[in-house]
Amino acid sequence: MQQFLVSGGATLKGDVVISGAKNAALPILFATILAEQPSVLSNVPVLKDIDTTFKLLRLFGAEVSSEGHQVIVDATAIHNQVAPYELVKTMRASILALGPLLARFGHAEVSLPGGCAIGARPVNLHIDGLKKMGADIVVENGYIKAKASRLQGAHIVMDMVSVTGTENLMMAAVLADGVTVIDNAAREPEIVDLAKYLSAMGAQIEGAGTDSIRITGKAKLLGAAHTVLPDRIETGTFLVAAAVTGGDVTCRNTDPTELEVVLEKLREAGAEVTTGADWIRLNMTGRVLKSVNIKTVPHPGFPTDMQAQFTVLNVVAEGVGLVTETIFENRFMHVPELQRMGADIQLEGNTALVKHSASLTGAQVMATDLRASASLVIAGLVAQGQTVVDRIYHIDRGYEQIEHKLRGLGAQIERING
Ligand SMILES: CC(=O)N[C@H]1[C@@H](OP(=O)(O)OP(=O)(O)OC[C@H]2O[C@@H](n3ccc(=O)[nH]c3=O)[C@H](O)[C@@H]2O)O[C@H](CO)[C@@H](O)[C@@H]1O
Ligand SMILES: C=C(OP(=O)(O)O)C(=O)O
Repeated sequence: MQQFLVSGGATLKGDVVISGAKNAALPILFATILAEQPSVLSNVPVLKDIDTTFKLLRLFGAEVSSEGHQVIVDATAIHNQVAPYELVKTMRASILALGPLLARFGHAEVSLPGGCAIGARPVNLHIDGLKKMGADIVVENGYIKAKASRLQGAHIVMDMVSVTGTENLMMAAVLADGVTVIDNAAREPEIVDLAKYLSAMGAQIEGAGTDSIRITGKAKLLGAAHTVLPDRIETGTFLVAAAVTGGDVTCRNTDPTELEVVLEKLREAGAEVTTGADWIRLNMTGRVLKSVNIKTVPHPGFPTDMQAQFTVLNVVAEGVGLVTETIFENRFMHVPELQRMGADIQLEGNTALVKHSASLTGAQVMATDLRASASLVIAGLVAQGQTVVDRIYHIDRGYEQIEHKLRGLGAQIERING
């Protein structure tokens, strides 16, 4: 199994080019299912989750070709509407096949994803919303089995804010008969990016990016060209790595308006953060890193996908920081691993009290989920000696060539076979 060997002590400096957003590329790739024409997608990150999505699309019968960051999907010949457990278990976002398959073909079977390292993550809101649109859905043998001759527009009020839940219902509604209104919708930039792609396909969508999205269904959609927006979480991860190493890093090909709350927290932590239209520079030279309190909430609040990285920031920073996780019930698996490296963190319920640790020491640690893995790599960059991060397949799900990008900034990190 592959591992990262990280030697601590380097100060990160230089430029890093940010990839397209995993969490936008995934729903957009599944949305290609909706048209009987090819779509051309640019700035698609090269990631394990994207590979898994290609596998699913090909299994359905779509033609998928990719060259670098450009992907062409032609879903004309889809003949199979079953997403099997073997693939779904490796990527929860496979649930995003449900809405588009059902909307275009009138039936779909998608394996239930099951729980994961950060929480139970049920998909009841996806199912309830589709039922509201007239789908007949049963859960049998671990599969969600859905049927509807033609989905009907409906008024859906989501009990909780769900990102992929909102996306699944949007993708179903664009081919439904009549108007669908999704209230208490998620407002993440990735929702807006999906809406842009669907609109380019001919869909009629108003309000994406607000908590009320109105969709007028169409009989047919066309293929379209779309460029995936930059990855705000990858950007934030590099900025935190720059901050904790006292570095000076510029993220290129990114969008500062997508992560305003994260940039504010970094400024509060003592960093000098400057931005341009498509770049963000964080300069920590000669400045003192101070702890910050964070509480994860749906967008536009502080993102849960940046929580683990900020936990490490607080370990390194002067002072005491409170990290409160309100989105997922179990997203602190990085804490015991960080404690093994000498971090002083007390967990009480959904809050971590993080105290400054004079120094972290390298250790063998285990990645448990995507962002936890990123936090362990960041901790390794500041620890004394060597850190071995195990199970890095988690990190490969969502970070494109992270070791190359970090090495380009001066980090000492190698991929090794453990
Ligand atoms: C591929 C993708 O975009 N993944 C992101 C998406 O995950 P994902 O879309 O799975 O996360 P959700 O927004 O759905 O989850 C938010 C909360 O709602 C709960 N819930 C969700 C659906 C449901 O049917 N029932 C229910 O109870 C979840 O368990 C969780 O507690 O948003 C999360 C929250 O910003 C991010 O951490 C993930 O990176
Ligand atoms: C939790 C994440 O992804 P997923 O929803 O695909 O598990 C993430 O991107 O941090």
